Amino acid sequence: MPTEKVPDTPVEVLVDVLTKAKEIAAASSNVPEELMSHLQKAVDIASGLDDYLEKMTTQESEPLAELYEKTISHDWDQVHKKGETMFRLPKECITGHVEGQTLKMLIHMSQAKRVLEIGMFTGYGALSMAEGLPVDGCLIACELEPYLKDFAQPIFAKSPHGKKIIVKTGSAMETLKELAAAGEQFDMVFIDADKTNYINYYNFILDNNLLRLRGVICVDNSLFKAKVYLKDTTDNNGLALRQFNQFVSNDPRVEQIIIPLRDGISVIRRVSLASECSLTQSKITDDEVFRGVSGRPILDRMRLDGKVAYVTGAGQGIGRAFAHALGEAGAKVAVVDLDQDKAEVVAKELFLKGINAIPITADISKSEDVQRMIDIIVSKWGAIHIACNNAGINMNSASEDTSLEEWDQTFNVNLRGTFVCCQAAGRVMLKQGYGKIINTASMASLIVPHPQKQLSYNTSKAGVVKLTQTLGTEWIDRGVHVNCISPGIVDTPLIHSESLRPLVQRWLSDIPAGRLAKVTDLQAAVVYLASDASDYMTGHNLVIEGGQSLW
Ligand SMILES: C[S@@+](CC[C@H](N)C(=O)[O-])C[C@H]1O[C@@H](n2cnc3c(N)ncnc32)[C@H](O)[C@@H]1O
Repeated sequence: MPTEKVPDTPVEVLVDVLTKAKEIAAASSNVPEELMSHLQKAVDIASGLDDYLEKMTTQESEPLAELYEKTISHDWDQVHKKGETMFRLPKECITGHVEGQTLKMLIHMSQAKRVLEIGMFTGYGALSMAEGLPVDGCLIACELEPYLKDFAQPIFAKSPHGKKIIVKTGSAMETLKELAAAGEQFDMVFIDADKTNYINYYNFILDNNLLRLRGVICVDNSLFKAKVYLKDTTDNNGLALRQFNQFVSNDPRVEQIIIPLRDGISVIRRVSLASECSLTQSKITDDEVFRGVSGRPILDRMRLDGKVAYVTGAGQGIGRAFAHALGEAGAKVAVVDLDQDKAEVVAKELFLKGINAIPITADISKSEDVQRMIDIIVSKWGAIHIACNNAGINMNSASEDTSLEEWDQTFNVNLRGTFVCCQAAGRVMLKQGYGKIINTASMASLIVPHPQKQLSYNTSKAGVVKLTQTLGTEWIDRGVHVNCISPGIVDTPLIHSESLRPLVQRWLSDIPAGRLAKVTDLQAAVVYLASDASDYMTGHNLVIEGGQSLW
């Protein structure tokens, strides 16, 4: 005989109470039709909610569905009777589909990388959250019962996300102490174990800095079947959660909301240390170093949200990597290239990553093309904050054989083209009173790379550095910063051409880092120079060459 389902959430309690009220009313002969109809409507609204949420919430993955089935069909009474678990574990403990997906969504939204779960049960919540973590993310799950670790592991092993989960068995408080002693910190903590200990877990986490600044604590069952607000509550768990919610609500270290989903999920955010500081009369220096410039911590100051950027030569190689980096940091990006197809493909790549991007075809050696590029960007986005003048060419010849044609071509793109871009973008930026120009120079501006012979290239890139220094000092007092990046030898398809491939071994012996540069090695530099974090830098040549210019 199926056992009657015990109402587990405020809505289920409501459905239960309304159904009983409806039955009583139906049994009575003098209940007005209208009251019956209202009661029926109330039952329909309340009883339909969870089903609807189930249906509309994104389907769970196969391993999660399997874990759910395995948990629900397991004979937990029998397991306990056989002494395999210390406590009788009700299968209703499981987090389940809607809450699991909610946790996964919160992980995505907070961009958490390290998560702590207190109370794992069979691992449904743990695996849901692990699915939301990046590949190098990690979730530590605390669970009292060793039996549950063995229960969950085979299904974790079937999921590509299972390897992110580390299960620590034993008392959660002991695990918390170990983690604190090891200096561990988490972006998100999910508390879902013994209710009477919630307050102890919470205080321990905050007092021992287990939660990162800007971290979030999520708490399950914070409405505890409505017992937290019903006056006649007498059971220990209901009272413990009532006290817990009140404590958190009064705690100046945090902000809290309670989402009335299932049995209630509290989301608790640690507020900035600055407000704690004013409360404690300590010797803390309350300045920009402590609070961050304009309240923005260093990584925030590297964000480029709302900024408009362009990158020339963005159809491949370094320029493409720059375009991605600037976009990932928050900027809108005009992807400029001589080759229309390449510009379009890279703009599409950015768009697929949620970055606003437009392709522009332009030859920077033609001033009318450069002006058209600037006009398109300004008419579309109203400003230019970041100008990445990256397009360049390289031809090899012994100096005694270098033709004037080669010299002119190289200079027309590398130096004249860069100047034309700087000037056209600079005019917009000077009017705005703000701008970040980043030119791509080269290690060849410092040393003479060998054995290849590339006089025009080396000389033009040395010119780019002087152009950068001159503009950087001329325009800085009007808010326009001009810097350049000098990459070493970058591993691009060009390097693997028949003529250059034999030189790679030779170059490697000249590079202390022991390898060629990857385009991704240059991305942080362009973001830094484009951001407010580099505001005191101008006319600088940022050399990124694995130490090659020092040998
Ligand atoms: C509500 S269930 C957790 C459900 C789980 N979060 C999920 O996603 O399905 C509570 C779990 O906490 C564990 N637990 C209770 N007290 C604990 C303690 N002091 N330390 C560690 N785990 C504990 C129980 O064994 C149980 O598995």
